[in-house]
This record gives sequence, structure tokens and C-alpha cells, in this order.
Amino acid sequence: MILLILLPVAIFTYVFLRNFKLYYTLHKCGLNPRFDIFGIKGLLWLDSSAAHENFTRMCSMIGDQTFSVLRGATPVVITSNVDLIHAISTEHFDCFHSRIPEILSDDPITSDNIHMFAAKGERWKRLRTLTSYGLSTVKLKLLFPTMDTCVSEFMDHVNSLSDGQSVVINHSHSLFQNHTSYVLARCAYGHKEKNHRVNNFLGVFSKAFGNFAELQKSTAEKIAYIFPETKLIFKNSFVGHFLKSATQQKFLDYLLHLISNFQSRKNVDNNNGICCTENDHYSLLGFFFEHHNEKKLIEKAEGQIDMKKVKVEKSISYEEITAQCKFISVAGFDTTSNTLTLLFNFLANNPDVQDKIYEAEIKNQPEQISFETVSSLRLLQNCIFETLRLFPHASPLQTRICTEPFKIGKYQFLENVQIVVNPWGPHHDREIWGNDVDCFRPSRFENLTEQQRKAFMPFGVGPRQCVGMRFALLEMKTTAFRMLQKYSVFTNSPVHDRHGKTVRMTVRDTGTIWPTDKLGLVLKQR
Ligand code: HEM
Repeated sequence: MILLILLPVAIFTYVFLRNFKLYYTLHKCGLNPRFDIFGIKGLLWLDSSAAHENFTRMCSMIGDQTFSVLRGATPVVITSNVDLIHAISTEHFDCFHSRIPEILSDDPITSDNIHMFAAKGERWKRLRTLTSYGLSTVKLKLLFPTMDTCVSEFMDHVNSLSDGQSVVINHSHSLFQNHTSYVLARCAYGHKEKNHRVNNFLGVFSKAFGNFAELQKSTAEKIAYIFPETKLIFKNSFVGHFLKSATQQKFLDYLLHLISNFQSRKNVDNNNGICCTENDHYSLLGFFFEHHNEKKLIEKAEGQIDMKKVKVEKSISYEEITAQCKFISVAGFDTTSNTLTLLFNFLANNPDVQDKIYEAEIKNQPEQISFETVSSLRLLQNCIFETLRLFPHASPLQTRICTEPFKIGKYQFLENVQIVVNPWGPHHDREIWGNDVDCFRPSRFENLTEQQRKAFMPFGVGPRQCVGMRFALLEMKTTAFRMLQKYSVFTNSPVHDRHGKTVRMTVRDTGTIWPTDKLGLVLKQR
């Protein structure tokens, strides 16, 4: 009985004293700590879709664009300060080369099964160099015919919904999800089944990642944040097995099935003496397998690393290939469908912008466009940028961790302090963008000031900026071009104003924020 009373008191006192010490340290480091003794607010805030609103409110209360909270027992610095974000992400990258790991994720240094998003130090540099090459302009050119075929199949699907004059789409987000997941399955994994409408990839994927709305951390993760001492118990493979969701496991199994299909096809081709035929399209998976190597490497992961001097071995293990595929599926599918959904919502609400693009960039083009033409569509690209300025929906991906104590301006960053970047702050700053900051005005991208250029960061900043940016732009521009070439776009949902401001969004387990309104469209044939 006495133990039952004493134990909670002892735990409470322990947590109180531990966190009090952490707050005092954050205060001494000039990081404006927000006091919340058990770190519960930080835990709830950082995973909520209203995170950026809370951050912005907090900044104006404090009178500084940088402040800190405790997420359970972990100090987290949140910043909307453009100069500080660039200093951390670019100038002093050598001390901030890693991202915040998931609390119960595999160890980014010792585990075999790590992708570049989670990788640290020299291992990250190796995976990044390889992937950047796999998605370079030269390789994207090779990917373009496959991407273009996918867009044609998507258009066939849209056309098949037409009553002869118009197409009514009630849930544009799911339409685009179907499309982008199909593009990814074919471009990244060389998936051969040509069946846009029955897309298995999307089914498995949305079950694994689409169900969460708010506060998506599991109870085990929340406990591990408050009591990091319990991490080892939850990471224990026996307990971990029970914690792993069945739907996520199904997703992994599906990826493994795609990978093994890919390998068997290659083996059959090799046995038949067929190699690199005209029809053997480039795929990211094929590229990774060209560099497959199980050689054990010794790579520095901790502390300050002079990244420019790191010598990169272009090799990748089987486990790393699998992990890469997992992350690229998430990043490549979800981010592009969110953007297309929001972009078409804006275009439907801004017929003047739509007409301008059609007249200047689309009307006189043939149906089948080339890689070069897609790359040159400036007005369309500006619309995508303006959509991403208003909704930088991949913001939860933008994090760093300090790997060696470092002082930037008045802020002292201690080792292992986590940093969360809030691009919503600079993207909606009236002083940077002017009084029409909340309006959809793509023309602002025709002539950006230096300050605006630095403040625009939907793909992140510095060497860890999104590696799939060019792939994403190519896919989104090709899709939007073909849609606008055939149809004028109108909205059929009354949930938003002209600038789409009231679109509701929720955080998902993919680490991005999805529109939850249905955002219906009506397409009228031109
Ligand atoms: C509109 C589309 C997209 C947006 C808005 C977006 C946004 C982002 C953001 C904000 C980050 C974090 C950057 C940072 O921490 O500074 C990121 C990282 C990443 N993205 Fe994207 N992304 C998009 C599409 C894609 C696509 C299509 C792929 C793959 C084909 C992809 C693959 C990745 C990878 C692998 C990383 C990790 C990079 C690293 O750690 O070095 N993304 N993305």
C-alpha cells in the first residue's frame, strides 16, 4: 500500500526535477522555453494539424520567432526565423546534418533497414548522393515516357467519367491519390501491370497511412517520450512485433512483393539473354540494383562532420533499398497528390489565372508534350509554387537535430536538441509578401525579391532539401497541363473562399498534412 502511494510520488518528483533542469538549460541557452512541466503540451502540439497556428501564436506572444518546448523529456526548438533556418540547414549543416528520429524507430546508425530520410552523417550522404543521381535531370528524361504514359492513362480514366460535356469529381483528393500512387509504382518500381483503375498500391498504402487524423502518436510512443528510459522495452523485438500495426506490415509486404517481382523479371530477362532493350524503361529500383552491394562500410554518424570532404562510395545494400522504397513511396505519393488537389482547388476558384495559363502555355501545344516543354511551363510552375506557399503541407518533414554544441547568434544549441522548422510562418508573413499575403496570386513568383526567395521553403532548405522536387514538379506539371488542355476547371464544393483559405487539413501518419474536405471539381470540355 505504502509502495502504491510512494511510487507515483517518486515518479512525479523525478519527472518534475528532470524537466525543471531541462527548462533551466533551455532558458540559459536563450531559447525562450515555454513552461509545461510534463511536456504534454509539446507532445500534443507538435503532432497536431494546428501546430503551425500554435507556433505562430506563440511567436507573437513571446515577441521572438524562435522558442522551445519539451516534448515529454525531449527539448525541441521551434523556429520560423528565416535566417536561423538557413544557418541551421545550410551554413552550419555540418553540425545539423541529421533529422529528428521517430522515438521508437530503428537505430539510424546500426540498423540495416534505414532510408535516407532517417539516415545520419556519412550514411545519409552516401544514400543521398546515389538517390540524387537516380533522380537527376538525365534520369528524369529517361523516366518521362513512363510518366507521360501514366498521365495518358489517367486522362483516359477522367474522360471515361464524362457525360459527353462535363465530368463531375466529388473527391478530387482520392482521384489524384490514385494517379500519383500509380505513377510512383511504375516510375520507381518498374511496375509493369497497366491497370490505372484497379490500383492495388493505393489500397495498401492508404490503409497503412491514411487513417490517422489528430494526435497520431501511439500510446507506446507517448510513454517513450515522457519516460525515454522505457524506449528499450518498446524497442524489444518481441514487444515491437505487437506494436507494429498490421496494415503497415501489409504495406511492407506489398513493397517486398514489388521488389521481388522486379528481380524475377530481371532474372528471366538475363537468362533469356535480354538486357537493356528499348522497352526496358528506366526505374529508380533498377538504378538502385545497379549499385547494390553488401559491403560493410564504416561511416561516421555523430558530431560535426565536414560533409563537403566526405568521400562517397556509390553502393547500397538490399535492406537499404527496401527502406528507400518505403520512404519514397510515402514522400512521392502523398505530397504530389496533396499539391495537385490544392492546386486544382485554387485554379477552379481563380478562372482568370486558369485562362492566362491556357492562353499562354497550353492552347498552342500538341497533346503529347516533350520533357523540354514541360520543364519550360513557367506560369503553371508559379501556380504550383503559390499553392505550396499558401499550404506548405510537408512542413512536418522539416526537422533537424544538433549533433555538436553550436552557437548561432543569441541561441546556444546543445547536442541532441531537436529543431522543428515552421515554414508556415515565413510563407504567411505580411512583411515579406505584402498585404495580399493570404491571396492566391501566382504572378508574385515572376519577380521574387531576395527576401521572398529565402523565405519560400516548401521543399525544405539546404543539402537535405527534398531530393524528389524535380520529379514532383515534372509529374504535377504534366498532369495539370493535360487536364487544362482538355478541360476548364470549376469547383462544386462551397467549403472555401476564392483563395481556398478555409480548406480543412489534418496531419497523417505520412508526416504530411492532407486536405480533409472533399474539394469536388467540375471539368467542362473546352
Ligand atoms: C509536392 C511534392 C513534395 C513536397 C512539397 C516535398 C517536401 C519535402 C520536404 C519539406 C522535405 C524535408 C526537407 C528538409 O528537411 O529540408 C522532403 C524531403 C524528402 N523528399 Fe520530398 N516533397 C515532395 C515530393 C517528393 C517526391 C516525389 C519524392 C520522391 C520521388 C520525395 C522524396 C523525398 C526524400 C527522399 C526526402 C529526404 C531528403 C533527405 O533527407 O536528404 N519528395 N520533401
